[in-house]
Amino acid sequence: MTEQQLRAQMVSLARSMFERGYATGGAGNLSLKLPDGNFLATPTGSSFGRLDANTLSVVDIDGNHLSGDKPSKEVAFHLAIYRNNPACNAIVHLHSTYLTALSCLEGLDPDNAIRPFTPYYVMRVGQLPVIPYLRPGDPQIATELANRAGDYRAFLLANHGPVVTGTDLCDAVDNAEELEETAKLALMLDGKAIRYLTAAEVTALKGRGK
Ligand SMILES: O=C(CO)COP(=O)(O)O
Ligand SMILES: [Zn+2]
Repeated sequence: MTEQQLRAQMVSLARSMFERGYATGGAGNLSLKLPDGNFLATPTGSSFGRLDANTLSVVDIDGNHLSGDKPSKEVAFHLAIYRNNPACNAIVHLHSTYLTALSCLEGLDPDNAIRPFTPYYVMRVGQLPVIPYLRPGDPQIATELANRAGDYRAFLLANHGPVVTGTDLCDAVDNAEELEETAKLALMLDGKAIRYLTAAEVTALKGRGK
């Protein structure tokens, strides 16, 4: 895809998420790798419902602002993931309701906030490590994500929300939506006797694609 097509794709996927309630107000941010090796990101404070293809931010791998509006305050953690996971070409960060609710619970397993009970969660995300609470924009979030980026496709920022990677922006958005619905189901099922997938069932799903 050309840079113009990628800009249009970011605007339309963001609006779609906004219209379906995955993003509200000015929360969340998106980024993707451009054909020239730089990165397109949502501007800080922007609403997913009102992005403008011509004012999206462009930064290089070192975080230098090259063009467009001032980038997201979280662009450093996006870049930390790209540096450490060559398979990642796009990132979605949301404050979506169910994942954010989950991120506020005490006693989450730091290695995996959602024990698998449906196959698509395993196929698209696999495991959801928890990053300890840091204020939005704290540079330490980038350090924490850099340490785990090579091993996981999504992360849950405690008391904040999800960070989800993809091979392109469509894939990252689909992964984020699957993860949000999985969190919704996990909270709906709280206190009920869930039949979790067995270790063998989880293993059989890994590496089978989507
Ligand atoms: O989600 C956000 C902070 O974590 C939104 O910040 P930005 O508006 O700077 O992208
Ligand atoms: Zn945020």
